[in-house]
Amino acid sequence: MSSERLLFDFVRSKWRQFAFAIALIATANIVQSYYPKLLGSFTDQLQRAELTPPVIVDYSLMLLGIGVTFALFGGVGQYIIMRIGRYFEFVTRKKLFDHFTQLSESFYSQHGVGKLLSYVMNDVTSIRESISLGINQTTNAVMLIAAAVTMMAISAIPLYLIAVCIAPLLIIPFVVVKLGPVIRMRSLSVQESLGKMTESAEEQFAGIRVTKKFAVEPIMIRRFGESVDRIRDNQLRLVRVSSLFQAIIPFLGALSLVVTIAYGGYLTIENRITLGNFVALTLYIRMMVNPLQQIGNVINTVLRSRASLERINDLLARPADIAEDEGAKPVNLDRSGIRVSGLSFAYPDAAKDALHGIDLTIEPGKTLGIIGKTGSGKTTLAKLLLRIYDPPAGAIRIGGVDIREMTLESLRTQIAYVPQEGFLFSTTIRDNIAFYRRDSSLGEVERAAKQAQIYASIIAFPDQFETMLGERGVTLSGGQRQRTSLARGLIKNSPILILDDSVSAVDAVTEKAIIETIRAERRNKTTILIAHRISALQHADEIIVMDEGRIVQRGTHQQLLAQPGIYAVLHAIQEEGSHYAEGIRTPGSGS
Ligand SMILES: Nc1ncnc2c1ncn2[C@@H]1O[C@H](COP(=O)(O)OP(=O)(O)OP(=O)(O)O)[C@@H](O)[C@H]1O
Repeated sequence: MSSERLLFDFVRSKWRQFAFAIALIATANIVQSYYPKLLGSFTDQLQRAELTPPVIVDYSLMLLGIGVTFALFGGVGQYIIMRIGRYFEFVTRKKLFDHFTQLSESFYSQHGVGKLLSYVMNDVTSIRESISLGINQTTNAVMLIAAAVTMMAISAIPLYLIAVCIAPLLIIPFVVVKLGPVIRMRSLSVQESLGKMTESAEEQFAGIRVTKKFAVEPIMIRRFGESVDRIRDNQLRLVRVSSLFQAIIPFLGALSLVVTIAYGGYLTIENRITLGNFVALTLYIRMMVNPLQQIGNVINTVLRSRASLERINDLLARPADIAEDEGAKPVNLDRSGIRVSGLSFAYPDAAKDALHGIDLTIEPGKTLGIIGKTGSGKTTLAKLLLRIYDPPAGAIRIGGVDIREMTLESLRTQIAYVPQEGFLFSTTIRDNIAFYRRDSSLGEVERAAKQAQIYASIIAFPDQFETMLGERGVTLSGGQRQRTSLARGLIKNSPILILDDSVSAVDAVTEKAIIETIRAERRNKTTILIAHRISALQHADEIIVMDEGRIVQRGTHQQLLAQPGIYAVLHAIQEEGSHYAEGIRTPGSGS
């Protein structure tokens, strides 16, 4: 995709408004260019003693007319362009956000939040500025210069005089060509260092609790300071070259004025041009300095924003990692079994496979337990079932259909996945639980909360289900957060439920109550329980034990206990722990 694509499409969609605004600004500047000519004629009439009160009134009214037209046309034109610029900002941010929602987990693990925020904020603003400022000032400048040159030519100012006076201004394009690319490169470094700083700030805020607990504030301050220093250095490098650029242009303007006064003044003394034409010429040259400086500004802004435009275009051109097949169909997963055959999978850029040759069948309505050491591939298997990453074709079938042939929406809306640390939004508890089904009644939300054993905690808050969470509200404990996220999964009541270590932060008694409720409620629905504690999955119809991406044992709880292997060892360790815990509880029971 060419780097101008985004801008080109936008300008094309708004070309009528752009054309109207440009016509207004152009007219304003053509009218404005009459004023030196008018002052020139006024000077000539003054010199010839032809001025009478009515003539002076006429001149005043004409100057007033020029001023009013310039203000009105120019003002409305600029307003329209500014408005379109803001609209571009809105549309592009929305487009970016829509695109972000289609990108996969692997994209987010490569790009930090700070970098993405920098795309949405700094880059979009920089392009918007180049649209608004660029069009306004370019039209102003080009029209004013063209009109001024034309007016000088028709005012009988000799062409050779105009050429000599304008000559210093013609050096400007060379300055731009020389310094422009340097400005662009340095601006890119500033944008990148800004992105890194936002990323670092985001990480520091997210980890502020850990930082405080470990009392490592000085290390964090130093780290953040380094990213701020980098911005300062990059910005100073940019400012040095931009300032040089900004200084050369007015200097060339001033130089042409010196030439005008010297050469024009000499020709006036020699009576080769009239005094009025000398006044008009000086005013025209003076009038052209500002537009030329504006052109410098515009070039600077546009060069800066080109880097942003390239970054945004590259991002928008990035295809969604998980693409839906052309012929993907919506499917109904009610009473559908899951079949995984020969599934091997490696994360992008990973050195080794996370899963090797997984074979598995879950009959409709049955419960599968998955247990295994940390890093053994349990979550990876769940992510592949949800197609967060693409499994090989034919490796995962639900209800006999390859999940790659289903629409992503039908797959993901019919599987409720509850991760170990479900993210809660800064809104009410009710909205958090009803996240997937915004239209759920309070009764349904309460029912899900009861199933997740969080109901009693919620109604103890003064605002109960309307309690605000997060920055603007209460902070829940780890176990409360986990159960609220569990309620969010249970309210979906979907054909397939995956609990990925979703009860790890609750005590054994609550865990037992939750598991019993789920067993009763989901009697005919497929459930996958991933856990580290045997107590959470011992009732499953089948349990698989994973180790280093492979299934190393499978069977019911009783069958697995009867075999030597990881499961029996885990059971022994966990049982010993609970007997020990019971032992310490018994003598002092009551506390
Ligand atoms: N996004 C990722 N990119 C690359 N490798 C990953 C990614 N996520 C997980 N892995 C790797 O894949 C392997 C399996 O990870 P997985 O999260 O599936 O383990 P798990 O059994 O669920 O662990 P836990 O019990 O700690 O949740 C690990 O070696 C892990 O480092």
